[in-house]
Amino acid sequence: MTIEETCLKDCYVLKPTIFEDHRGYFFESFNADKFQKMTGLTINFVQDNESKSSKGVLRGLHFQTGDYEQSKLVRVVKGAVLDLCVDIRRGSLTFGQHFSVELNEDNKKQLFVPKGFAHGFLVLKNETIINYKCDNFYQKDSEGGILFNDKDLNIDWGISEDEIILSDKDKILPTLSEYLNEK
Ligand SMILES: Cc1cn([C@H]2C[C@H](O)[C@@H](COP(=O)(O)OP(=O)(O)O[C@H]3O[C@H](C)C(=O)[C@H](O)[C@H]3O)O2)c(=O)[nH]c1=O
Repeated sequence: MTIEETCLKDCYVLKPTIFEDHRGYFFESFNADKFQKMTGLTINFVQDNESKSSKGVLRGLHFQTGDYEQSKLVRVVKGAVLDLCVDIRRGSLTFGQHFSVELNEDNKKQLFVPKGFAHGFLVLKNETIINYKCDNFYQKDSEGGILFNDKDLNIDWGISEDEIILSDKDKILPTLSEYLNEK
């Protein structure tokens, strides 16, 4: 496994070692010991999620708050996404900044999204299946979100907004400043 730091502290891109032979391939999709040795972070994932989406779907930008904040380890099983996270940790030197990376079935890259970040992805290929580990359980009442096209975040999703498919919930999320003012 290799690991790359990003412009955001504690946010990493991981690339597992793939073992290929005449039958196909094998790789460890997560190893707590290797993860801890390479990041210095001790993580205890308690919930795995999976979603399938069509090309053009954007899920996010979501997070959970308080005692239910989640770190996530995100990977694509089939297809491709532009995976993105925004640092919304108050007082962080990179507050409001984002990092994005293409995760796909070929590069098998994974994005580690720390607690205190909003997370979302734009689906680049039809029938994309994404799987991610969370280190805290889903708690509906602790869900939060910010608008994918919040002008202050200056995110370039790479396609025009009228091509993006959102849930009704995500269409009416607040901007980051609106969210912070509500708190
Ligand atoms: C997140 C979650 C949802 N649900 C239920 C609640 C809804 O009835 C249904 C769909 O939920 P939602 O529309 O919030 O799913 P996404 O839009 O994919 O949300 C996720 O998208 C972004 C990218 C994330 O990082 C979060 O993990 C998560 O917010 O699944 C559960 O039962 N457990 C869960 O952990």
